[in-house]
Amino acid sequence: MIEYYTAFIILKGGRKDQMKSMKFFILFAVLLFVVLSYRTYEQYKEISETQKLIVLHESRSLAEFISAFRQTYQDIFLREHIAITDTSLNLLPVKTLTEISERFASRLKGDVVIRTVSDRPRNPVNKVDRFEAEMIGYFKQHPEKEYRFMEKQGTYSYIKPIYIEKSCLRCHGKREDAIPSIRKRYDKAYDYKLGEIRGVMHIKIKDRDLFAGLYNDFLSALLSAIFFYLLLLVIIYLLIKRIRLKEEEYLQKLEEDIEKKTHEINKQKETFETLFEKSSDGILIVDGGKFIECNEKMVEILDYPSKEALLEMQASSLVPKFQPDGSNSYEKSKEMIALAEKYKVHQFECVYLRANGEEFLAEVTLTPIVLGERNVTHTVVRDISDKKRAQQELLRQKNILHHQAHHDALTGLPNRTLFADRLEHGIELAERHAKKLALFFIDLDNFKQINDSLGHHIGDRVLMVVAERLKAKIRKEDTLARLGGDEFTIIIENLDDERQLASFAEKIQEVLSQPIHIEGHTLYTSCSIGISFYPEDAKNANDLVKYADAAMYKAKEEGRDNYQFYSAEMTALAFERVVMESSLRQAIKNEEFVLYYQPQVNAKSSKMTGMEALIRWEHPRLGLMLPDKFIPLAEETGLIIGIDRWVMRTAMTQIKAWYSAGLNPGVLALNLSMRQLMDESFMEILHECLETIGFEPEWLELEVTESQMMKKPDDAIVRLEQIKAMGINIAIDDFGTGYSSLSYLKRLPVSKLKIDQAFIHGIPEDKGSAAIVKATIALARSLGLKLIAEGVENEVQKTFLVEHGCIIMQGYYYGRPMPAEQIEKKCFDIC
Ligand SMILES: Nc1nc2c(ncn2[C@@H]2O[C@@H]3COP(=O)(O)O[C@H]4[C@@H](O)[C@H](n5cnc6c(=O)[nH]c(N)nc65)O[C@@H]4COP(=O)(O)O[C@H]3[C@H]2O)c(=O)[nH]1
Repeated sequence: MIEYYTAFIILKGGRKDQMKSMKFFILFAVLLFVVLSYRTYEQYKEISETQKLIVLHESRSLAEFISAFRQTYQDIFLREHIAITDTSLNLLPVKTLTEISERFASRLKGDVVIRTVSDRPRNPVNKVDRFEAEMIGYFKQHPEKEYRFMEKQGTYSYIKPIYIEKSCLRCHGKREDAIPSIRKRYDKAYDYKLGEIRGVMHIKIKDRDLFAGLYNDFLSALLSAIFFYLLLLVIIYLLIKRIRLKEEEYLQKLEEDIEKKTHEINKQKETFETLFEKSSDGILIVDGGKFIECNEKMVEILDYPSKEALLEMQASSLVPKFQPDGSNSYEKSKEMIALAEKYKVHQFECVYLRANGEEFLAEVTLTPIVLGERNVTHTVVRDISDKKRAQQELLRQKNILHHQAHHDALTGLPNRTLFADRLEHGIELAERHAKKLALFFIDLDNFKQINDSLGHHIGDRVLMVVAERLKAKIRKEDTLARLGGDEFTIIIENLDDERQLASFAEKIQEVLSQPIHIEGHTLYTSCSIGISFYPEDAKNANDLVKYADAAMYKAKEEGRDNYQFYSAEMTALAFERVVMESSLRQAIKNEEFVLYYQPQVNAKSSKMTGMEALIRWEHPRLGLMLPDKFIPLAEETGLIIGIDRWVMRTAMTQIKAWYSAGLNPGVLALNLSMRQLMDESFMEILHECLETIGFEPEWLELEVTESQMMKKPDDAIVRLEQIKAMGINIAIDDFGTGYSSLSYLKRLPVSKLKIDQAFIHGIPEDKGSAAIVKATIALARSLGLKLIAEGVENEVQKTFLVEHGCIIMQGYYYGRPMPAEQIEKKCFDIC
């Protein structure tokens, strides 16, 4: 900027200098002209004077010569007494001189004229002219003057008076005294007195040739002076022009630079103005509490009708009297300005007021600046109320997310992650303060059944009730968490007396055994509790959890609805479960499973109508294992899908083999887990098995347990419809144990009900069982479904069933589950 102003000043100065130098040049030229003119004039005057002197000198010499010549001749005439005759008359000095003068004048072409004249001439030729007459008058008045020398129109006149001398009187005195020949001849020009003016000698010189040399020199000097003058002027002019040209170039460049700079500055100014006006923040320039400038955004933020209206306001009207922290706004602003002055800039948050009195939170940046020569405060105001709201919302969302990440969505209790944290923290505290800590592992005993039979939404409600009841029982400092499913934990910190724990466990059992009323259902639950201690049982969280879990399993094994404190032996039990899971995985790979078949018989004809395939595990160490030992674990871990696929393929291959061998094994009943049924690839595999094995669909009957089916009845119906459409029969296993509603039963695409063996065992003595069996038979009839009873062990049961209309049976009475060769031997022949 400084450079720009310097250039601007130089340009202005340059332009002035150019004008100055031009003026100077003209002045110089005029001055030189005046000097030279004066000098020429002086020279001319000098020459004129010289010329005048020469002419005077020459004229005087000539006049003196002529005077002497005349005197001499005159004296000769007088001395020799030469009479004036016609002949001698021509020798008279006056006459002779007149003639000589004429001839002389004619020779010099009239440039030098010598006249000897009188106002009373005897010869009219010598008559004075007007000028000469004036001269005679002059000399008469000025007798002291010897001559007069004058210049008129380039002609010099030298006039010398001729006085009457003594000798002159002989001819011009008294006539009677005059020489007789004169007297005789002339009758005028007498009576002159001695010293009287007889006439004048007038020498006129007008021939300039005499001074040509002088004038030529003058002229050539004048011409060369003019020439040098002009040359000097031209040189000076060229020099000035050259300097001016350079200057002009320089100034032109300077002008261009200035123009460019001006353009840039204007652009910058425009940019800054735009930045200022269009800034996304409000800007206010404050000079000692007075607003001197603001931008559009400021007007918009504060909601004033115009800039002018805002600028008229007092600083105090833009803020409430007090800030939210209770500080006085005026005091605060003073403090903030002081800080801005100290640190050059200061940013802070402040509540502002809009024109309508609405308060908003602003982020304010104060910067002391110098504007012109004034110290002002540049104030940037950013409305951060939205930002603050968004931040708070974000914080709220974050808190929600944090809460969600650490809490169980259903019950709002801490989840597994938060539980782990709290447990770690609790152990740390217990260690630091030498306190004890107890961990309760609570699992509902019959939750799976409720969930499976009444659906998830009821199950969820049960869990919520359980959570509430547990919450009501714990202290503030204890942590109740839900780890998933029906597993709850309680961390009890600051434990003083372990004996209290038993009563606490009992209280939990009691509260959870209270009936739960949901949607018209009255549900009864119980729980199994495992308890472990810090530091006696374990000193780290992992072990503490593992041991409480093991104790809980022990409680389950002990017949459920009880609590167990951890003991070292329990670890082995838990270990067994882990080992079991891993060996189950190995079993699929190692083909350790075998299939047993149990006949299904028509009690009236005693003929085998089909058989149920039942899996056995030939454990390499533990020997033959029944499905109850591993099927729940397989279902829990999802391994059941692989197992059931193996069973399906193996059994179908066997049955097909029998059919192919010309035997009649009847219908193959296969247990189908819900997980397998709902598996995406199940239908594909089923098709593939039927096709590759060449198995007829009507040879197959799939058994789905009632409780499993009721977990997702709608989904199950869709899938079972597809199966039924293939021509495959579907039977409901364990019928009577679940909570099947009749409406669902009607919609299920099943063709057979299998009465659960629990009811068969009690007949005919157990009235309840007998009533259920009879009701189930009646229900099957009314729905047009086939029936089969399982677990028939004796004749009485068989007779009861036959009497009431259930003809098809399965049970030890007809045969236990047996390997394929055995059933082939025994039953194919018998039945
Ligand atoms: N006390 C008594 N029991 C009798 C009598 N008649 C049959 N049983 C037993 O009752 C169970 C009948 O099978 P289930 O109800 O489908 O119940 C089965 C079935 O739900 C499941 N299971 C067996 N094999 C498979 C399989 O391959 N896949 C699936 N998903 N589950 C299977 O394991 C359960 C138990 O099977 P198992 O131990 O073989 O036990 C069989 C069978 O041995 C009797 O007269 N008295």
